[in-house]
Amino acid sequence: MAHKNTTTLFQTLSRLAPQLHPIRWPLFWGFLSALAASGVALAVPQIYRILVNTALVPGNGTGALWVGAGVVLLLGVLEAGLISLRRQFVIVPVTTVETRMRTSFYAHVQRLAVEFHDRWGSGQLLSRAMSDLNFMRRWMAFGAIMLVVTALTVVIGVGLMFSMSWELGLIFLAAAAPIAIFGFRFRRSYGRASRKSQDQAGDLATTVEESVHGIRVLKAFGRGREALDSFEEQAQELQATEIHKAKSLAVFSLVVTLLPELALGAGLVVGILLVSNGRLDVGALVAFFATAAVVAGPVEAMGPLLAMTFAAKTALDRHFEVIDSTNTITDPEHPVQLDTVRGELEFRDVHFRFPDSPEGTTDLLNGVDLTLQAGETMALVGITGSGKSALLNLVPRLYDVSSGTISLDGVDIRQLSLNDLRRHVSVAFEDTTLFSHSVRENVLLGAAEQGESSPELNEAALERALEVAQAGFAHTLADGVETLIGEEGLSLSGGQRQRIALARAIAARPALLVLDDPLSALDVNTEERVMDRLREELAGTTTLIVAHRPSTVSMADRVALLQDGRITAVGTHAELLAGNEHYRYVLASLTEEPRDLDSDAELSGEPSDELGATPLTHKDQGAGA
Ligand SMILES: Nc1ncnc2c1ncn2[C@@H]1O[C@H](COP(=O)(O)OP(=O)(O)OP(=O)(O)O)[C@@H](O)[C@H]1O
Repeated sequence: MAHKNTTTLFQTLSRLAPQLHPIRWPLFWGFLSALAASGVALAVPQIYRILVNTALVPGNGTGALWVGAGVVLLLGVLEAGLISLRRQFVIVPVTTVETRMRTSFYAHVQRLAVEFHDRWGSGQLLSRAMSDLNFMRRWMAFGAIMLVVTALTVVIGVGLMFSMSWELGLIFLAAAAPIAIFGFRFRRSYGRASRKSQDQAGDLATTVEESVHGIRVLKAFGRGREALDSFEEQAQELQATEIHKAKSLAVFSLVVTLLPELALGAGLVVGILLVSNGRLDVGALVAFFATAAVVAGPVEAMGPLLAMTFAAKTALDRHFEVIDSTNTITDPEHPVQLDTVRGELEFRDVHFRFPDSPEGTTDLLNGVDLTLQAGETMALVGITGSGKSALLNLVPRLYDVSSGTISLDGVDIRQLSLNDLRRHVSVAFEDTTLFSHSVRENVLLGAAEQGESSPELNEAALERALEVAQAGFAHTLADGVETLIGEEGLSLSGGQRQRIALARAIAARPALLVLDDPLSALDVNTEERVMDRLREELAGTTTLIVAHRPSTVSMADRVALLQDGRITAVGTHAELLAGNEHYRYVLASLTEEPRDLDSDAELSGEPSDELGATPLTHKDQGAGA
């Protein structure tokens, strides 16, 4: 995912200020320690100067020599202590900032609408949450401080060199001009390359994530070789970018190392001439070169430190691209509170198109009018691709209508807080995501929102939900409802997964249940039992269910037919069957065959064959499911 970012280095880095404000003092002390360490390093040559000028004078004893050597040793120990102190000061504060930024990044990503997640690869988000912030921490703890300290060391060091001999100082400074010009060009090319490599690393992470999720499909279709080839290609592109980065850094480092060395060579010749002319004392010459040796380290470090800073800018740009993404689905300013929800749901002139739909195409939902009475079970039927799932997604506001209104008990759902709305509406999708938790935790995921914290209430909610969803098989798993399922746990069959997801929706005790063909993997008998129990237990719950099988449709109180973006007929199954040709056509195209017959064995207490099966995991779309 390539983004064009036009902010300057300063603009981007200054956005860190609010994060750094609370840790400004530890950072300041860290900076001061590093600066003091550099100061100490620069002081050592001055001792040399005194030592040379006193110890070499005939007649002076060796006392001054020993004192000087002792002072140099002490300064060495002090410098090491100060360097370690810098780390002590900054490590905890910067890791705290990193954790805080990562947590707010995660929270923001959680809040962002499904529409955002449709556009962003998971690897891009993963790399921004992990490696970019990790890089930021290293830059804050080391790069930023050392860049300033290094620059100051160079300035002070060059000043000292000038104070010892302006002629030699000028020679050294002459080398700085090409470095500055080269540094400017390096900044631009390296900045571009580091952006490219960080984006490519994100894309690579997406590829790994997708192939791990889709490993069964890849294996089943024998596409492992192709997947590897395409991964290799992406990895090689990243490698090429990294090589380009390393090469441009190497050239820059060569220039910043070579030019000062050349200047030192020239300075040596001029310095000896100056000493022989009596315009410079030997001590000053020794001190000049010792200072130049101290300054050479920071000058050489400038390249990697600048590179680190540009890469940190890129990391921050990438971070803020996500943080700056606005949430299109938000709470109203003054939410309406529904104390008791009857569950009457009304769609009025609802239009909807996906945000990324091409211009000029007609709306997917093109004026939907539909009313569900409180407590009613309504089946939604239409040909494949007619927009049934899209319509369902509008109810918990996973997407917002493009125009028109959806109201719950007469209140526009956009007037309700998202929390309230999603508490009243539970969703179960055909493609179910179970989390790497126990059955209990997966089922009670929605119940937690209801504030059911007492263990007894939770236990009752769990048992009821499992029973209604005909998911009693959970008790026969190795550790019963404590068995770990989901991506890192036991793999369940498609039908088992669907029933756990349905139990999750039921446990939330919603006023409105939105089911997107969640029984497709069940055999007809189990489906009938689930529907019967749903009717009994959730008598007061309004249910909107997308059905792909005539058996499901026939169990609904009424059926709505979605055709060309509108509801063209509403009635009982029998009424529509008798009087609507399109309905008969749609029904004829629906399959009566269950896709996963795994329930009868469970009912007889036999372990299911599919228990060991390893179905694909799917990307869930959100609330409640
Ligand atoms: N995130 C999306 N962005 C853009 N278009 C989408 C998106 N999701 C679905 N679509 C398109 O919208 C149309 C309706 O999809 P939807 O899933 O609502 O149909 P459906 O009636 O539920 O189909 P099915 O019965 O096959 O499940 C399809 O053409 C689909 O390609």
